[in-house]
Amino acid sequence: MGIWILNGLTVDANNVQTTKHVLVENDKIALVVDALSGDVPQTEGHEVIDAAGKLVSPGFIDMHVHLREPGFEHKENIATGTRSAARGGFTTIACMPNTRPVIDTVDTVNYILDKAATDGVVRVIPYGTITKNELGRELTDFAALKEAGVIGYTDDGVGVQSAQMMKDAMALAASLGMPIIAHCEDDTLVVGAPVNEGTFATKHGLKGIPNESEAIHVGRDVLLAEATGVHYHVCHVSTEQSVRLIRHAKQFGIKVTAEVCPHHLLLSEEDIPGMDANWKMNPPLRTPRDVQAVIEALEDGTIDIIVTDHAPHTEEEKAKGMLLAPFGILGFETAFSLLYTKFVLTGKWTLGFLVDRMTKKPADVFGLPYGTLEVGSVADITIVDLDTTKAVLKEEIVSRSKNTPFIGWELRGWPVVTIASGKVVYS
Ligand SMILES: NC(=O)N[C@@H](CC(=O)O)C(=O)O
Ligand SMILES: [Zn+2]
Repeated sequence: MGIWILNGLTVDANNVQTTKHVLVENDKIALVVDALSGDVPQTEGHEVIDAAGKLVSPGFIDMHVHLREPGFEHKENIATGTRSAARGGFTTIACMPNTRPVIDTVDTVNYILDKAATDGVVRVIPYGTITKNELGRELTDFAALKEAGVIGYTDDGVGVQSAQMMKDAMALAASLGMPIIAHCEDDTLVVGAPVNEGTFATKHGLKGIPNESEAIHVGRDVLLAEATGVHYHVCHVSTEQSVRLIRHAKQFGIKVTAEVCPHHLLLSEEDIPGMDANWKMNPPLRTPRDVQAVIEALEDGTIDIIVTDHAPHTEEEKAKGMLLAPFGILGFETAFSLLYTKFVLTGKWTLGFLVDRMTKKPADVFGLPYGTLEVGSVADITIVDLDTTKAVLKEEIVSRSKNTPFIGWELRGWPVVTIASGKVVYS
């Protein structure tokens, strides 16, 4: 028995919209029929989902997430994190290695993959670290980690401080045909500041994280990427200066790609209501000028893809306040509706653009065979109700943590059915 998804709205990157019937059989997309053709599918013996008026999209892909397992299961685990992802319409997620232990050995990669197979409801692809224990001192065994199934190398959570270490990592990754994914942060410019160096920090007498602490690494690394020929991917771009450097590097044919998070597209330091750690994340919320720069960068292709940086932390941890709480906010369950409401419904972006940056484009950047509704591809499908306006409610959050600044926001564009590898994993 398969699943017929009838009369759904499909959209491509050029925003061409068509109404289609999609048949899922086993874990594959078996048939796609143009509804205008008048061919009425034989649905007998199949489950039927009426998607009339709803968006039928390839399952969303999120290349930057923190699932916290192993080691920080009080914040999230693979069971809760993948269910939270499914609620947000994500069917493929790439998990960051800043767990405990960090993902720096084949054993830990295997642990994640085994756990994902038993506890997870969507596809989990791990990153391995660049350096052992993310300490920046010694490279991990890149070849063995690749063999075990990592999609790239990153010390996300911290920057790789040594240029020589980064260059060695890039050269090794390039020789294996693998990407380096960089959390860009120079520790000599940031000493534990909780927010951006700007108006909020000044008003509250706080130290601030300057834009240069991110951009200096971007500048350094695009030069190293040029020298080594590696595919270099920049995490959570937040500053105008980083955008400038990435744009320039792309003009010179350097193999650089980049990602941006919904919160950096939507919020600036001026929106932070007070000393509430649900507004604390790394990189921090910057100035309206930076927000404008990352929006333009996504629009002109300088920034390639949208990721959430889903970073769960418990309420107790966040209650420690702006100074002491850990950095990070949730991402999965509000990403699409936030961007649909604030960019598509306002006429700034087409629906096709938003969907492309959350599906096909991330698949292309990382060479994954997902993000498409083509016949024969894996049946990862997200059905989205584009009409219902609903508030973000804390009680409805599926993640084990609740740390998001978006509680109470009235949004439209809610995933209502998520199908991963042919199975309904959220409805
Ligand atoms: N982004 C964050 O604020 N926090 C992330 C680390 C990271 O992605 O850099 C985390 O692990 O909590
Ligand atoms: Zn990071």
